Amino acid sequence: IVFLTFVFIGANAQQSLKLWYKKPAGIWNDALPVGNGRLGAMVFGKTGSEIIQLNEESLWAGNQTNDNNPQALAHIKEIQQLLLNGKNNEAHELATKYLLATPPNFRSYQTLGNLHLDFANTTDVKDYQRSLDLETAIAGVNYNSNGLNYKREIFASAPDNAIVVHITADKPKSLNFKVSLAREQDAAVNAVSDNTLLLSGQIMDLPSDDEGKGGMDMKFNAIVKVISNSGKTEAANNGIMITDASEVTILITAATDYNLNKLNFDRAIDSKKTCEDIIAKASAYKYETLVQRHLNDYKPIFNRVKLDLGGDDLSNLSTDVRMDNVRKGTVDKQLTSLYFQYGRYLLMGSSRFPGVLPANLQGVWNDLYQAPWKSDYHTNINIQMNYWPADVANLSETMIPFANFVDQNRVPGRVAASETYGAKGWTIHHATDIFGKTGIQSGIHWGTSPLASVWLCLNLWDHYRFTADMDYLRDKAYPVMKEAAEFVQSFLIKDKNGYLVTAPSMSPENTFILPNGQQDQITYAPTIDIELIQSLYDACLKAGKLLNDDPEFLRGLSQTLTKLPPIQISKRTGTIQEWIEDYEEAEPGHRHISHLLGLYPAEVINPSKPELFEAAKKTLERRLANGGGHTGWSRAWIINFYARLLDGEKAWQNVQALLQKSTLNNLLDNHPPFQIDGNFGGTAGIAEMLVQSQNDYIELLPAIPAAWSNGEVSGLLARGGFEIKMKWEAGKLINAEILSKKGNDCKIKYGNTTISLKTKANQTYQLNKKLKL
Ligand SMILES: C[C@@H]1O[C@@H](O)[C@@H](O)[C@H](O)[C@@H]1O
Repeated sequence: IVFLTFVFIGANAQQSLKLWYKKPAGIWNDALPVGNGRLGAMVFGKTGSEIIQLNEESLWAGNQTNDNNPQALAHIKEIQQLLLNGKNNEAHELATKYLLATPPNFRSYQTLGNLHLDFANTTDVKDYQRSLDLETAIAGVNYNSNGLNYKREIFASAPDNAIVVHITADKPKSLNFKVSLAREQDAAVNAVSDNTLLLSGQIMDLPSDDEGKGGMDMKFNAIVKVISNSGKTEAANNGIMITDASEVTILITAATDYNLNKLNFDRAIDSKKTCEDIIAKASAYKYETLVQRHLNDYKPIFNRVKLDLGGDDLSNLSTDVRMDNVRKGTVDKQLTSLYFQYGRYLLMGSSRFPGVLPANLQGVWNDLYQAPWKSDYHTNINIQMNYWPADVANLSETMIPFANFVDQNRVPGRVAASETYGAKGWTIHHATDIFGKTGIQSGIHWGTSPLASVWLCLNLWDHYRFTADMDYLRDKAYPVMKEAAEFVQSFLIKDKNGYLVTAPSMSPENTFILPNGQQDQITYAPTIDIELIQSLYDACLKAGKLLNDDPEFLRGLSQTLTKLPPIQISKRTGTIQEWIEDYEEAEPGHRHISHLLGLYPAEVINPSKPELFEAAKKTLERRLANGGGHTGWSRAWIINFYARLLDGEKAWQNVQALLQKSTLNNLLDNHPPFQIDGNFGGTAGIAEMLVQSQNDYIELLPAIPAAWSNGEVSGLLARGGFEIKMKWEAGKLINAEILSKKGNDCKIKYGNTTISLKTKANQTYQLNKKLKL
């Protein structure tokens, strides 16, 4: 074995990682996102009247309310009994009365507002281009107007916690424009000096609103500071007028009085001061330094992973033209690797320090006051999918806001467990906000997913498996996982066959047809719950053993595992049975494919169980034959399923379908409307085709299609603390190296060859000889 250092020599010259367009964005869905994990901005790239729409991750309407139905405990047993006796509709009716959250809806994540840059007399525009370069995370707008070349650069700086806009023209003293900030509700903007705008606001809790206490909710502020080394800046009508400037830098930041540790707003926090401190620090740097600090922060993280899938360099075509071609059937492999890297870029932009909150349904980007699904945290697939690429795509630090958020939600989750089910531990249902909502929200037919907490724990466990970070496991993940298992242990009831089952529950948002023709969603022991419990308990047993924890408790988990209903194969269709009974499906092409959670992201369905593995294939074929995969996230999930089924051709078909049918021209995922989980699920799916490590071996190139004949990838992570680098030609691996970060032993599989490796920490191992490449 020879020791090596990592060098990535792309088969082709380094491919362009730039999105670009020849026209400004006409609508928000065409604008380009920048984000620093806390602040987000969507750049329209308009010439005369530029719009930069702004977000701050914690700017939410609503407040902290115990939304658990106070009548639940008195009625839960009756509802459970009705379900065990097949009286689903009756149970549903009672559940609507006694289990549905009170209030049943919470409010929305909101836009901060829009920054406007108004350049008078912008006529005769030519040579226009707007772009987003993923290598630098800088958006650009360039054009010529009236013979002058204008250049704008926009980025979200994490180190300086601000959005930075820089404007120049190629003739000194020729910049004349107005800067203004606008928000439609709950705020006022004032020019507090000749170069500074202050937005001050507080969300009104309207009595008519669901959480109507009529109080005053989240306080928030934003500051816009205009810095120009020439010309004049002057306050004018609550805006700033810039005249005769050669170069202008605009710093924008925002803050609220939200405190994650309280899952609530905290009046001890002075959001205006927060903004002032940030702006004071950032304005001490000249623009070039701000850029350098940003690049020094961003590049080392982004550059950890390089992917080259071969294919022609079509970057001379604008991204919207390439997307149109792909929709018409063109194969554009470089666009696929651009899409992969874009997912990484978006996760960095919506889930890392200085942010404290995880990426929501739209990451951090939202231009509305009432967003679709409130741009919230749906916990019955969506937020979990957001974090599927985090570790495999070498962005482990993006998991921190997720882990902290889940940890904090244990507090209200314990209340939900005891007040709704009389159970220990913690739980949460299918959707929450930033104020700790844990009740069954939106409707019994949407929200009756009492094991959403368990699913969240699978992401926490996987983060440990990738990083092999024992401190994180001991202090962060295991306590949360253990308490979720404690909930399950005290929530399970016995059914007529003596099995331990969850009730009430559902296969997320899907409807079955009862033998009497009635339809319903709620039932007991849907297959997803069995797979979730098997996965969590397996994780707790492994973690508990590693941490030498509580053998009594662990024994209880092992016993329960023997009493769960089996995962069944439908006698009607040969597919994995979605429910405890072999019910007909009301919607065979349903977007949720929850009964395959055991295939991905979990691995209780795997090649060592050939019957279930085959049934999983049939399940997907049946879903797709009936129009399945019709939302961006659902299609993204299917890519991961086919990667786990080791079917590279089908996985690739679905990658292309994701781009063709569910991706906007700015490469954001389209549910429709814009929903970011598909971006993250798609990125994770492409990685899953290249390397897998969920079983007790690392598999190289498990599911690549013939179309990816030549390629190269470096920086993908594998469980056990490993980093992989590979090169392949004519579909065959020709070079493979592994960096051991933690010095763990591992098994590596390529094709029919499996090798074992004893490693030392921080050593890289060349595998070509051992794998007989
Ligand atoms: C945010 C929403 O989450 C679940 O309810 C999904 O079923 C929907 O398709 C949507 O993605």
